[in-house]
Amino acid sequence: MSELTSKTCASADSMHEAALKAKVVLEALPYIRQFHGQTIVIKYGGHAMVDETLKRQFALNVILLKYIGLNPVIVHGGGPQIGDMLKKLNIVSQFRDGLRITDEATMDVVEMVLVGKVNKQIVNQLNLQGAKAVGLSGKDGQLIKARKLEMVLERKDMPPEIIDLGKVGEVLEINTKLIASLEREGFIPVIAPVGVDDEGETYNINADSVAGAVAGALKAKRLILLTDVAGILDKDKRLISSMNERQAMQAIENGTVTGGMIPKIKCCLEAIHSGVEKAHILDGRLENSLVLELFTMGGIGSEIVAG
Ligand SMILES: Nc1ncnc2c1ncn2[C@@H]1O[C@H](COP(=O)(O)OP(=O)(O)O)[C@@H](O)[C@H]1O
Ligand SMILES: CC(=O)N[C@@H](CCC(=O)OP(=O)(O)O)C(=O)O
Repeated sequence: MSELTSKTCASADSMHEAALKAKVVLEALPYIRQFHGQTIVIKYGGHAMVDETLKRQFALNVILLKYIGLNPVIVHGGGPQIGDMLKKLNIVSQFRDGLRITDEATMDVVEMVLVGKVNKQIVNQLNLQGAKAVGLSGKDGQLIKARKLEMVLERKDMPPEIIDLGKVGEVLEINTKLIASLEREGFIPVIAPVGVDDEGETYNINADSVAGAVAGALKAKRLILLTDVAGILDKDKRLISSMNERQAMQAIENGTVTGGMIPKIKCCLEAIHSGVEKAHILDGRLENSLVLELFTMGGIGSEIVAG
């Protein structure tokens, strides 16, 4: 009798669990419907590539998006990975306003690590899990046309200072036709943030900027930046779930947001300005963060919306 009771309980438990799972799947239905056929640009930052489990989870999340009818486009970073390689080669690297000062030798290492290593690891991981992923640098099909970035520092009562960052570039144009044709054939484009100009010069571009430019050029439904914090935090370090363009600008102006978060928010704002509906910033170190952000009511990170 007691055995029967415990069996009955076990099966009631598993029924309950199964019912919960079905509920979770069904709750995602309105979001799946909303995003079906839409392009989602995901910036996969170097700090979010923590370990093999997390890398595999990321690939599975992206593949799920593809299978349910979204068009994920990945733009990846790899700042920490570049840093490690430069250290091994005894090349000192310096940053100015979050951008790596890039001389010829550093450019070679940046391209080698981003295109030759990080890009291929992501492509490999996606393909191993059943996707058709294609790795591209900005040189392939002239995907990212770039020019040298002119950093101008305004100074009070003095002429502005021009800062030479070497081979750091900014995006001029994205070859959207190439991305669209890959999408049509069911491929997931995986893009390394290396650009090229008309003379064939190579440029190192911040991956957030490339992701913003790709999202804007594709008029993506969403731009998602995966980083190493929960999202945009207020002065008391509490997560701000949602803010509009005006509030985001204020957060920069009043110093709530500093350091690497400033260019992130700026590229979200530019993307929204170019027609992207919403931009999200979330913690890529959290398992299944992409699915949780896109398919649950409140999401887990911060969103920036027009207005
Ligand atoms: N208000 C803020 N909310 C969240 N992060 C902030 C804020 N202000 C500054 N930051 C910093 O911005 C960092 C994210 O930028 P960055 O290090 O460039 O990320 P990534 O390497 O992923 O591109 C956070 O780790 C945090 O230290
Ligand atoms: C000009 C510039 O700074 N380029 C970056 C490109 C990689 C990047 O942006 O990677 P994360 O997103 O992982 O930081 C760099 O050299 O580190």
